[in-house]
Amino acid sequence: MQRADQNALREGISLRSLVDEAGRAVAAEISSRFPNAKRVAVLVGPGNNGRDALVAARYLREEKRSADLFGTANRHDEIAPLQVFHGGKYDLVLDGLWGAGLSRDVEGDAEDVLRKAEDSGRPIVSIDIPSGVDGGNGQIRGYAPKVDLTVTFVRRKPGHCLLPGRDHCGTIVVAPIGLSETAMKEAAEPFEPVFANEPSLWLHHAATPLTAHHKYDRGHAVVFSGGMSRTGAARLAALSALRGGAGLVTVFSPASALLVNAQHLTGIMLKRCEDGDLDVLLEDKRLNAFVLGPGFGIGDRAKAMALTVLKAGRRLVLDADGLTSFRDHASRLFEAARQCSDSEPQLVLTPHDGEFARLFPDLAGDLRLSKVDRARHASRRSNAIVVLKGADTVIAAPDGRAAINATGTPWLATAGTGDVLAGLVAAQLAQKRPSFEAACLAVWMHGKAAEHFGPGLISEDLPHCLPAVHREIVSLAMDNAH
Ligand SMILES: NC(=O)C1=CN([C@@H]2O[C@H](COP(=O)(O)OP(=O)(O)OC[C@H]3O[C@@H](n4cnc5c(N)ncnc54)[C@H](O)[C@@H]3O)[C@@H](O)[C@H]2O)[C@@H](O)CC1
Ligand SMILES: Nc1ncnc2c1ncn2[C@@H]1O[C@H](COP(=O)(O)OP(=O)(O)O)[C@@H](O)[C@H]1O
Ligand SMILES: [K+]
Repeated sequence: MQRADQNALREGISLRSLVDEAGRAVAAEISSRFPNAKRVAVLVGPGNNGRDALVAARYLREEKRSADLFGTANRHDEIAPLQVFHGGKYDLVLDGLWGAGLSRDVEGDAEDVLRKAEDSGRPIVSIDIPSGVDGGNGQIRGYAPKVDLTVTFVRRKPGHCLLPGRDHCGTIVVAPIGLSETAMKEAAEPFEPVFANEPSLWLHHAATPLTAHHKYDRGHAVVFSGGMSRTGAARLAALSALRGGAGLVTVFSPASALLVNAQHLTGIMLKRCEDGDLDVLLEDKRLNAFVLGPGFGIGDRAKAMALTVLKAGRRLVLDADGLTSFRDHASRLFEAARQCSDSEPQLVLTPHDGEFARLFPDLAGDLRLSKVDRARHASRRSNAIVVLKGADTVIAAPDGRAAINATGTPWLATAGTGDVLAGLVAAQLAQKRPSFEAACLAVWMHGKAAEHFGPGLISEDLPHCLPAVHREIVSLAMDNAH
């Protein structure tokens, strides 16, 4: 935001006009979404968040609403002390205490007033971000209310997308506030931009197959199966890869598990792959994206196969046991990823927090780092796309790009959904999408599939919901083209 501010000032747009635009945008959102809120309590902080609040109050009054001001600072005769605020008297509370400038914990009178506002049950609208949520990392500093609407400016901050901050924001509206395209672009693209994982990020890479396309044009994904009693995870990933859009999918199975796999596979092919077979199998250059890890088993075999795939220049999704196998040899994996990556990272790591801590114990233990920072550092170090999973999955690329996902439901917290995600990432890689966009698209689709299914989801349900997600993407692409 400071960058946006500087760019704006360089362009001759004054801070005053930015504040005016910001306050006006907030008032406009209140008018359209809460037409019956006639009596508004406005909480005014000491910095520019409070200035935005004063401007919003002015516009609200022009619409014949009352706006009573409460605040910490003595900047205005009309501002009553926070202590006298009584939530029950108002139809709506506007929170303009702190935004991007939050620098310490919210406590004392400010905490009391925010609690009273929440307890009143009246809608709360926050300017920029709910006071108490750290815009940089989504953490709560002291106390923050859960609000109904957050009106922010120029673009979402990490704190709007990462948990727990995301849960405090309610509906988020992004107002452009009159910054030029250039200033906005520069503001939105500093050296290490963070994006919300939205279709605009990858839609141009999510082309649907044309009728003239051959199945091989859509890539051939391979999933490594575990032994006889551990084959289900690989088949889940394989089905998800096929439903995710790969042209062909093959399960590579140890001889001992061929029969079990064969009994359960129809559209998915099956090949024997013992230790000595992989080099020969890799001579088929059409096999272009691999998944290793789900149900595979931890150990040297997983390491050797992963390194062989990377050395052969193929794209690899390393998940679950595949990640854990490199616990004490992470640098070997990272070096192999460095050697095989040209302009595009060939390796995608899909750890949950536990797996992440095995590969990057120092990053996992560094409490100063946000989830975005952790994923970014890990991505740089590993020369891989890192998909750090959870309810606010972060996707990071070695060049510093990072996206935070918001699709999905808590029903995804069930066994096997990670295997489905691994297959879905491989499907996008097989279709030759750039690695970062491929991972972002897969994570988005995975969450959407869960949303389409709704309550009661188990991992087997997810692949069957993917056609509905494909339809949604086609419709987004068509809207975009018009
Ligand atoms: N930079 C920009 O381009 C724009 C910024 N705007 C607004 O400006 C805001 C940022 O303004 P500021 O940088 O002035 O920051 P804030 O208004 O968020 O707060 C800064 C002040 O609060 C104090 N403070 C921080 N945490 C505190 C705490 N827990 N308890 C007590 N005092 C605390 C600080 O010492 C400082 O005096 C944004 O959130 C947004 O609302 C908008 O006006 C539009 C344009
Ligand atoms: N509460 C939640 N909301 C949204 N997504 C979730 C939630 N909990 C888990 N997920 C997603 O579900 C998947 C779980 O993967 P993982 O932990 O590897 O499980 P498993 O190993 O059982 O397959 C990840 O994609 C994760 O982002
Ligand atoms: K605020």
